[in-house]
Amino acid sequence: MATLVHLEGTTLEGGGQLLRIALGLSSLTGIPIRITNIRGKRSRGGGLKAQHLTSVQWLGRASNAQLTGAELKSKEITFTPSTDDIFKWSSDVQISQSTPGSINLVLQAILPYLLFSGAKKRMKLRITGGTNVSNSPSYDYVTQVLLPMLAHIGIPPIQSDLHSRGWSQGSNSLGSVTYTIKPLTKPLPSFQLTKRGTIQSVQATILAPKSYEQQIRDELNLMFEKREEAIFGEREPEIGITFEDSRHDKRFYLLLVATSTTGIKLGRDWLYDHGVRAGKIDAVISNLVKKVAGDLIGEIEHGGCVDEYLRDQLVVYQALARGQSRVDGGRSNRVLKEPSLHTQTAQWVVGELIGVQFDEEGSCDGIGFDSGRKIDGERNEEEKELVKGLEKLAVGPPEEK
Ligand SMILES: Nc1ncnc2c1ncn2[C@@H]1O[C@H](COP(=O)(O)OP(=O)(O)OP(=O)(O)O)[C@@H](O)[C@H]1O
Repeated sequence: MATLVHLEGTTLEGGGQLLRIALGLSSLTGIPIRITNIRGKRSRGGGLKAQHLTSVQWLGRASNAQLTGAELKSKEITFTPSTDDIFKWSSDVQISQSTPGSINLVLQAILPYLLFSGAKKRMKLRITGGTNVSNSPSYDYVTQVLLPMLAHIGIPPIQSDLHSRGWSQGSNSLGSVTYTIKPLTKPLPSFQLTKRGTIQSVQATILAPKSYEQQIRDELNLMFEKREEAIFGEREPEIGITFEDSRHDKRFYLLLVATSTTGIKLGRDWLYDHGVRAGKIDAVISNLVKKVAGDLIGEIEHGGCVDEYLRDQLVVYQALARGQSRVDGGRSNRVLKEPSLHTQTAQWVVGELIGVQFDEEGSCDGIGFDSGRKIDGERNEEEKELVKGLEKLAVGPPEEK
């Protein structure tokens, strides 16, 4: 059996993302893990919140793992997946949360498993919880940035269906989304996100109380006029704006997604998460538009192929792909942009678990994960090289008909 890998939960970002990536890799590879001081850098003592526990439990069941410490607020877990061949999850999946915990953080935790575990059939994954939750990928970001970019790197296109929205703002409300996922039938080929091109269009998505629709549209149009050159350079601007009634006077959300001539998507958003005081609404709307536009322009100006959030979310796919993949994170003052703490944490976790190392240019040599085989955590350097060589020659399972 592979040697247990200990991950200290206060490392780098020290939040829930470390746990999600580690669980996904552990359940795929069979490498047992122990995580101590879970979310140790978070306030209120850290530990597992409902959203994290949901992922632990689901992945535990899927990979037939032995679990200790899988309870709310737990600060330490051990997760020992079955040493038999990977269980090929093939039925539809329903995950219900009773609070608006982020649907897309649950997706983040289990998607690598669903894609790479060798299941043969297309499956529907329905999750209830929050679609628009602070500090997590919104439904809108996932459908407009993450999923198109996953398709761009070679993941079979994932379809999304929004049944209802769930918010962390305003009165509690549970939402529900179905993702239709076609698992990989052979290792993911390496990918290069290195050609950014110029920005050809920007799509704005506004979720706000209906009575503010016109005001936000006007503010956005003004911003596009003022910042046209910073966004589009010499190109003729292509701008789309959609509006949806958020049905609560505490729910203001804006997402801007820029699409480049090479199909790269960069997104920035903001869910306004303070109370809106009477008489302050004009300032809230103006700040919302200014902040998101400023953030998007920052992403455009660095010249890279991923926004800050996508960069950390692609790390696990780079590590599992076969061979050298590179994701250009852009430059700041001509110097390579330092990866965010979330990205550094993701890179650290894949290094600890499956030995994949990233260089400062955002390249790594992925293991070419093939569901038919598990990785032995005890391999020494020489054996790892041998395995890499074999993986380059390996032929994946036959294509699904
Ligand atoms: N506005 C956003 N758009 C897209 N993705 C986001 C956004 N904000 C955060 N994320 C992503 O959500 C993840 C958050 O990870 P993090 O560990 O902070 O979350 P968490 O599980 O809620 O844990 P914690 O409560 O410990 O912070 C990261 O992958 C980050 O890139």
